[in-house]
Amino acid sequence: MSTETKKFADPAAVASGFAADFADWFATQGQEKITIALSGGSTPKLLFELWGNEYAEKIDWSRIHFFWGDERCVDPDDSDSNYGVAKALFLDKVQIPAENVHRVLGEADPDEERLRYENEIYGHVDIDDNAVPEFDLIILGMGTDGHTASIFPHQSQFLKSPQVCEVAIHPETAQKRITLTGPVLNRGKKVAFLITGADKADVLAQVIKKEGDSDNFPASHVEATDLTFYLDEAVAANL
Ligand SMILES: O=C(O)[C@H](O)[C@@H](O)[C@H](O)[C@H](O)COP(=O)(O)O
Repeated sequence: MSTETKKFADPAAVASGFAADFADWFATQGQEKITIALSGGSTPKLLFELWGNEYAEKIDWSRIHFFWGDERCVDPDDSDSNYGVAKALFLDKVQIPAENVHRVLGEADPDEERLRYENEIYGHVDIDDNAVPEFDLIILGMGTDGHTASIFPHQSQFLKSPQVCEVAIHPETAQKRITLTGPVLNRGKKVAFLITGADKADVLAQVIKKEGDSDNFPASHVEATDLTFYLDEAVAANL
């Protein structure tokens, strides 16, 4: 297992640093079909903008199948939709077949959608000997409370769930979400956290130093074989 921490001056530098590493990594991937799970929230927006502009012609997007590490149970045109953000910022601007975009149907019944999305993942993503999907790349963020994907503190049953995805409930807003589970996050062949902002610095230090337990800080549960933290100086202040 290798865990690397990369520090950049600010959020824009984190996005451009990851985008450059992503392009280098993509160039080494010989397989025709590459599966990627995207994170939501605001942090990846700068990356998506780069993908939709500077990198739009530099990547053969037709070889990539995009999924989401988690999605809010809202309509795709809702401003809260992780798919809606990615669609507006880059998916609509690059040459990628519609069938390569595997969004969570946020408008559907969450329990029915959980099963449908799980089956869609099984239909496209390599699986390991224990039938756990192995995404080629998983991009994650971290909340100020140490959550990742939509696995929130004290919902650690999702860290060890035998299912590929679960229906989670945001502890403050009660918003339902579909989230990949801990075993899937840890089976990612390559996992990258993109985390920025001083308001996450204390929690991030505990996550990286393994000082907090995963029940309090679910992000600390992620121990993939190839794990890289892309951080700005503000969030890395306590490292
Ligand atoms: O759907 C989501 O909200 C995300 O997947 C979530 O895990 C996100 O990565 C963190 O909450 C950080 O969000 P920010 O990037 O907005 O700080």
